[in-house]
Amino acid sequence: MKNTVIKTERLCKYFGTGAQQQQVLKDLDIEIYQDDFTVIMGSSGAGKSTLLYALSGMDQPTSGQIHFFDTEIEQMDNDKLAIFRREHCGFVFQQMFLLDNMSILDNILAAGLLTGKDKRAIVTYAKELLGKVGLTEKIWRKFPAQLSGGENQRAAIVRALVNRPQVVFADEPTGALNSASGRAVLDVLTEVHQSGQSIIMVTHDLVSARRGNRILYIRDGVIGGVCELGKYVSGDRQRHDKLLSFLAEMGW
Ligand SMILES: Nc1ncnc2c1ncn2[C@@H]1O[C@H](COP(=O)(O)OP(=O)(O)OP(=O)(O)O)[C@@H](O)[C@H]1O
Repeated sequence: MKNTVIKTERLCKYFGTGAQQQQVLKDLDIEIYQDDFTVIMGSSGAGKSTLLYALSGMDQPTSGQIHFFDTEIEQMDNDKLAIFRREHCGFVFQQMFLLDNMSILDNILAAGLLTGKDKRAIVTYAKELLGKVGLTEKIWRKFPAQLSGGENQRAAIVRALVNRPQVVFADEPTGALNSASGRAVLDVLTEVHQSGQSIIMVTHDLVSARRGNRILYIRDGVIGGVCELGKYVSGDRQRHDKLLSFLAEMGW
């Protein structure tokens, strides 16, 4: 039996007020499992990012419950939530910028050292991850303004992973990357998942989606369908075809 990491009950999110009010998440009951690389797909505006933000505690739902392990996160105050997120979660969101006045390496190490884990192990792991996403030593001491958007994005991904968080939330993690860099990032996420961390990723990109083993399709604020793809194996045509026919069925 799969262990549940996050469970929602009647999760709702509204934006706006009065005649402008829009219900984006509609009574969602979702379970996210520990051993899964969960991918959230759906058409533009369907509520994917809103769901990811709610599941991760980055944004408050309007109503409903979110159980994260045994904790109800929608009840937590901001300080407790910040500590909870720091201990358990890694975030790869587009708008999570690196700090301008710190080098790339220091940005990453600062995230790692905040958790009080062993410094030497964090430095070693940070350098290993940097190498894996193709960020070579000559840029480690540079500042974010001296790097390209894609280099900053990869550094932000390393920062999100350096603590070995139990759950990694990613919103279009390869969005600003060319295909080689995107593949390197997906390889790291796959490796992290295979080493036991849960991944929850929103994407429009089929190449990225194929890395997941469970696809949730959101349609107009509800779950339109779920597809179990099984373990990722590079070049597995059957998995690819299964994903394509699922998405076609969903009207993607
Ligand atoms: N902060 C906000 N204030 C008002 N409306 C919002 C806000 N955030 C999202 N929305 C609206 O909620 C709906 C869902 O947005 P969301 O970003 O979750 O969609 P999405 O499925 O991730 O779309 P995309 O694939 O285009 O990124 C959209 O209609 C959007 O305009």
